[in-house]
Amino acid sequence: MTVLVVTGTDTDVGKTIATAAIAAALTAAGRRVMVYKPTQTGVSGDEPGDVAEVERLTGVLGEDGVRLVAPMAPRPAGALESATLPRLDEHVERVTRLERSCDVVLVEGAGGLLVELTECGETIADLARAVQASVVVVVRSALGTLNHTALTLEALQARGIQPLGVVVGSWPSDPSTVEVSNRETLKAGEVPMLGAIPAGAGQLSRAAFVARAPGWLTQLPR
Ligand SMILES: Nc1ncnc2c1ncn2[C@@H]1O[C@H](COP(=O)(O)OP(=O)(O)OP(=O)(O)O)[C@@H](O)[C@H]1O
Ligand SMILES: C[C@H](N)[C@H](N)CCCCCC(=O)O
Ligand SMILES: [Mg+2]
Repeated sequence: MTVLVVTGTDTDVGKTIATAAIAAALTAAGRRVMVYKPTQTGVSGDEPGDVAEVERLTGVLGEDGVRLVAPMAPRPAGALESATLPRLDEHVERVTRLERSCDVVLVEGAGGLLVELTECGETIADLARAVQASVVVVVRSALGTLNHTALTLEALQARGIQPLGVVVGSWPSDPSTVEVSNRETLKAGEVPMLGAIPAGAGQLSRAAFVARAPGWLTQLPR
């Protein structure tokens, strides 16, 4: 496995924190990791985006494909500032270049699986297929996640992608009965449950984050 795409059931599900946890766990296992964010929206100037957040938490470096100001999906955000989004083959080229200088490239999409990343409407699923990536799906713990998770897994499978596993992006310290049941239900599903990131993990110091992250991801392939 050299490219791992981190997608999710929605925006704000904890993909970035999960990406950081995966980066830390792989680094702890001796792998050299880099991160790529094909389309980073909601940033102006050199404002930190998700790649900077992963670096802050783990020290793992990476790069953005394109940075856009509006905090919205890449195509409308690009249209607002008359920017041309990178083509799919340009993303493939960048991932391939990063792959040459490390062991694993983590690629974090924008929002959920079917958000369009290019002018032609290709998605992170198309990029995953193009670079033969493994795909991790980050999900919420709360009510509604069973449907969102099933839709995302079905959409992956319909595109010929067998997901590597599911990660709960933010697991509360005091989970409700519904959340405990959701986690059990997801665990019993056909796609492996790779782990859960404790709520508040994003506020940890880098030292604490990298020390704890390997313990959150019990089944991550090394
Ligand atoms: N385990 C966690 N611990 C602390 N904060 C978290 C955790 N998971 C998510 N958050 C917070 O929730 C918000 C959304 O998380 P995150 O930025 O990782 O979402 P995302 O899925 O990457 O969204 P996007 O589509 O914008 O990339 C952030 O403010 C983040 O700090
Ligand atoms: C700005 C935000 N945080 C994300 N980076 C972009 C999320 C796009 C979601 C689009 C959608 O599904 O409607
Ligand atoms: Mg993110």
